[in-house]
Amino acid sequence: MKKTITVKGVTLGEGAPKICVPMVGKNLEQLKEEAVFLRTVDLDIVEWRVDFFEQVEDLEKVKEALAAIRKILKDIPLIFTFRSAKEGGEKEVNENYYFQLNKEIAKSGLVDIVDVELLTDEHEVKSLIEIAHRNDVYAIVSNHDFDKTPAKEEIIARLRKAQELGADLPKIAVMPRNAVDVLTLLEATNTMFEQYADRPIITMSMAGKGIVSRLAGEIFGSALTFGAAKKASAPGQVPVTELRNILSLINRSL
Ligand SMILES: O=C1C[C@@](O)(C(=O)O)C[C@@H](O)[C@@H]1O
Repeated sequence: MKKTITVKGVTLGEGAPKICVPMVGKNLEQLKEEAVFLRTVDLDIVEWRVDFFEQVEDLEKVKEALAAIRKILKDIPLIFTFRSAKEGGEKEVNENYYFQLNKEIAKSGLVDIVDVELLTDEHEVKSLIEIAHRNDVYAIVSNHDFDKTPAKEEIIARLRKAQELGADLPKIAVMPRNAVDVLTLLEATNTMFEQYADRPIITMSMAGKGIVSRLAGEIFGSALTFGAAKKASAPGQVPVTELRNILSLINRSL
C-alpha cells in the first residue's frame, strides 16, 4: 500500500487528483477579496503564491496577510509558496531570507504545507522540513523547468532527490517543446509512481500542449493538479469547474 497524505480532511494519493487553486493577489486588499471568492469555488486546496505579494520582503506583513487569509479560508488546506524568479516566480530574494520566511511561516500554525525548491541549499532544505514536521506541516519539495523537459531519468532523479531530502510531496513542473516531451513527463510520472513512490507525487507538463498531464493524474500517478479560478499562476492551468468535471469523468471510467 502506498502512503497517502491527509490534510484537513483532504486525502492526496487516493482517487482523483485533488484540485489546488493559487492566490496571486499583490496586496492585502486583493488577497482578502481573492480568499472570499475562493470560498465559493469547488477546490480542495489553496496555494498562497507569496512571491506575488508586494510586501513579501517584510516578514511581519506576510504574517499579517496570512492571518487574514486563514481567517477567511477557515479550514481549507493552505500551501505557502514563494516561487523564485529563476523557477518561474515573480521575485527573487536572497537565500537567507527565503529560508527564514519559510521557517517562520512553518512555525506559525497558519499553513498546512510549505513548498521548498529542490535546487537550493540542501542543508537548509532538510532543516526547513524538520521544522515543518515538528509543527505538523507537510513539505512539498519542488522543481520547475520553464524552458524544457529534461530526460525521463533526470525527472525521476529529481523526484527521488526530493524524497531523499524528506519531502512529503515531491513535485516537478516542466515545459514541453513538443508532444514527445509530454509523453516523457507522463512516462517519468508513471515509472516513479509504479516503482519508487512510497508517497504521493505531483507532476505537470505546462502550457497548452501539456494539458493532458493536468487532467490524467489518476492514470499516470500525479496526486494534485493546479487549476485557475480568476488568474492562472502558470501557463496551461485549466479553469476549475471544467477541471473537476474532467477529473470526475476519468475517475468514473477507471
Ligand atoms: O509549482 C506549481 C505548479 C505550477 O507551476 C503549475 O504549473 O501549475 C503553479 C504554481 O503556482 C505551483 O507552485
